[in-house]
Amino acid sequence: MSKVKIMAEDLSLFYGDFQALKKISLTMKEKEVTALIGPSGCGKSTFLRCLNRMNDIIPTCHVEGKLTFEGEDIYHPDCDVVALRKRVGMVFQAPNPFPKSIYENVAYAPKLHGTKDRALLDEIVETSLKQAALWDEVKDRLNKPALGLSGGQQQRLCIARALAIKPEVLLMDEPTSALDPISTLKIEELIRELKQHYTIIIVTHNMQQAARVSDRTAFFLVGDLVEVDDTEVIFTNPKDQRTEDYITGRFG
Ligand SMILES: Nc1ncnc2c1ncn2[C@@H]1O[C@H](COP(=O)(O)OP(=O)(O)OP(=O)(O)O)[C@@H](O)[C@H]1O
Repeated sequence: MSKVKIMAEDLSLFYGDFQALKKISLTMKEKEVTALIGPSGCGKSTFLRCLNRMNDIIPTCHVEGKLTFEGEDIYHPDCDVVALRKRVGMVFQAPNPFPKSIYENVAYAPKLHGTKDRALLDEIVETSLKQAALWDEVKDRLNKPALGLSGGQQQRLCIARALAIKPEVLLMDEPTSALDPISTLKIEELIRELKQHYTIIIVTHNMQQAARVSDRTAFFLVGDLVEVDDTEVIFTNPKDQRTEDYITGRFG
């Protein structure tokens, strides 16, 4: 049995008076891929953003209930948010490399965290690009602009950038929605590789993708967590009629 990495217990989130998450209880285990699915506006991204306290920047937002990372309360006033975000990396929907070289994109965060040694930075860049399955395509042009890469390569670069500070958890918010089918499959293959080392939580609109890459799937509907189970069970034998209606395409 793998160990519990992140656990939400009765987690509610409000944007002003609007309740976007309603008492969500969900356990995410180490080195598993958890997919969050559900129709637009159901709270998937909101939930994902709680996991590294990205919602903090929204002034109207407040959270109730409990969210723990390896047993420690993420929303406790003493929680070191910078340290948390180092352990919980994020990859966004559209590839968003910095307008810098490929090398500098990956070296950026380690430098920010104080790594100055060039040989060590070289090693981090190479390892991260290899882990993101991009090294072979870019090793001869590390000093070229990142924005000259294809969309799929840019997204793998963003994954390498997230890996460069050696996180334990990777949050992915619809990481392939801006990509073509071939690049999408590459990222999915990569996710399956990465889960050997990382705990991954992915928001996706694509149910085939959830079925292909995840171990567990959580179905959200208007702020509620309707059902969570092994991915195979969710897609073959869901317990809740609303889950069945959604995965069979009856709504959403
Ligand atoms: N900054 C915000 N201020 C106010 N309401 C917000 C904010 N962000 C999201 N919401 C609302 O919270 C609800 C959940 O939004 P969220 O983006 O988490 O849904 P989602 O399931 O990820 O949707 P999508 O699949 O379309 O990205 C929606 O009703 C949305 O309008």
